[in-house]
Amino acid sequence: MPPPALVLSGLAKAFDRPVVNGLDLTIDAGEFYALLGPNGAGKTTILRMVAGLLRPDAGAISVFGIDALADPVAAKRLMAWVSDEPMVYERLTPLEYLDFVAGLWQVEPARARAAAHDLVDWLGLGPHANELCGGFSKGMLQKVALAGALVHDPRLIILDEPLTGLDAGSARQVKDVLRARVASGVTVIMTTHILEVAERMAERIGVLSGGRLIAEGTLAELRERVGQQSTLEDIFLDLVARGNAAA
Ligand SMILES: Nc1ncnc2c1ncn2[C@@H]1O[C@H](COP(=O)(O)OP(=O)(O)OP(=O)(O)O)[C@@H](O)[C@H]1O
Repeated sequence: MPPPALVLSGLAKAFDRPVVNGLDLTIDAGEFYALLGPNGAGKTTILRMVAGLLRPDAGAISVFGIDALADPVAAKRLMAWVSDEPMVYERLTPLEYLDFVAGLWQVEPARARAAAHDLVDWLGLGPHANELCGGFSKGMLQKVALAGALVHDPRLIILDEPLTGLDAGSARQVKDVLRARVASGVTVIMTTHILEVAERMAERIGVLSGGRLIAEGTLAELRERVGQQSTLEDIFLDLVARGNAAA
């Protein structure tokens, strides 16, 4: 049995109050997993800890069997992190940026160039491949940041709100790229406020509230749990309300 892509055990983080509260979560290799939760539920905080950008107060993070807290470099080699605020060098073109990122990851140059061209084409950035990113819209920058995250062929892709702010065509391009990666065995974890995206794309959905996972499963399993409601929005609001009542 290959190890799961991600195992979080007893993960905890407090700022002025506890934000992540003894979270246990396992995501199998090859899954497309969506993390849902109301504003402030701790989604970004969890992803930042997994990506090694924030140190947990307690708990363990295992990425394909590697202890990410003990060996963050080895864990980071296997994953990509795409923030909801894309950071791209404005004075580089998309192809220069991808070349730079591939260099950081020591991707073999010919492979890196081929991957960069593929990504630029798939994400519809072809006509802008040689323009400076400084003049790009937020959606275009999001796509460049996503391409940068994928250029080293990560096995685990972690995305925070990857579709927010994208127009329908761009959202479709990003979804297609992610679907293709999942079809080739890559694991994707993403947060989203767009319930329809979670409903259509994710194999499993985790609902977070108050720093804990209050429900998890396929859409059909979640639906079964709350009764007869039909949309994910109904299910989500019901689960969060129950979570709040229990707390
Ligand atoms: N660096 C920080 N310092 C202090 N408080 C923080 C910090 N980062 C996050 N928080 C707080 O932690 C809580 C959870 O934030 P987080 O961004 O993880 O939530 P989220 O579920 O991603 O929310 P949203 O859906 O609004 O993006 C919030 O109350 C936020 O104010």
